[in-house]
Amino acid sequence: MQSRFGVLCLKTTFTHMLEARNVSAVYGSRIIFDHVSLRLSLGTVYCVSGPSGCGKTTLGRILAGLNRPAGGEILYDQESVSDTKKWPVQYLYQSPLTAMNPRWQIKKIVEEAGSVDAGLARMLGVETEWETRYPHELSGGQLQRVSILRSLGASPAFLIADEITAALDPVAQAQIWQLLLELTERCKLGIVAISHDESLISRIAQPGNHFSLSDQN
Ligand SMILES: Nc1ncnc2c1ncn2[C@@H]1O[C@H](COP(=O)(O)OP(=O)(O)OP(=O)(O)O)[C@@H](O)[C@H]1O
Repeated sequence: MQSRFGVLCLKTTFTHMLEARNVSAVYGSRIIFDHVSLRLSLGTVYCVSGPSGCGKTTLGRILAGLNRPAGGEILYDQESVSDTKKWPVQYLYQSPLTAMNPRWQIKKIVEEAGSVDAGLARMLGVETEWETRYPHELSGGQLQRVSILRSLGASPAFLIADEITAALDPVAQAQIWQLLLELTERCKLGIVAISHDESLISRIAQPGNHFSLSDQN
């Protein structure tokens, strides 16, 4: 099946919405956050910030279906996605190596989630000659491009970008975010950027789309 991120991805409508409704997170007996609610639209970049340990990654993982919330629910187009097999959100790690099999070549890695669109690979700057390399044979910025390409193979509606450029130099950081902003615009993808970096946040998201998790506690 053709990924919705083909060259013609402008077909996607704007109506889809991801919602966290009264979501809580608990580890053991410790409440990390309680009753967090967010409404997120396609074609928009959102930022989640807040002090270290307030639960940004946990919230991102809950939105992506990697953690279950202790309370509340995640909805997509007003329907609970807790029992849906295909979760409409993909999660990008700060260190892409964390989520890659070190024994797989890049070609196998990018095809893991679904078919790869050649035009999209070109747009993301993922080069054909990387296909036979292993993850440790790419730079941090190159790995992040591969990771984005792989996540799009699953045709997600939203991406959670958890500090994805925090370990990169400013040039690589700017390039990756330029690509993600272009994807947001052209493919109407929704992005939730988790970041401590105020200057990055002000460049990628409108002030109204900036959510501080500490404000909720
Ligand atoms: N699997 C886990 N088991 C127990 N506690 C956890 C687990 N994962 C995270 N925590 C704790 O939950 C709290 C929130 O962690 P989380 O990683 O979501 O915060 P964060 O805001 O993303 O932090 P940072 O900005 O430092 O990355 C922290 O105190 C952390 O130690």
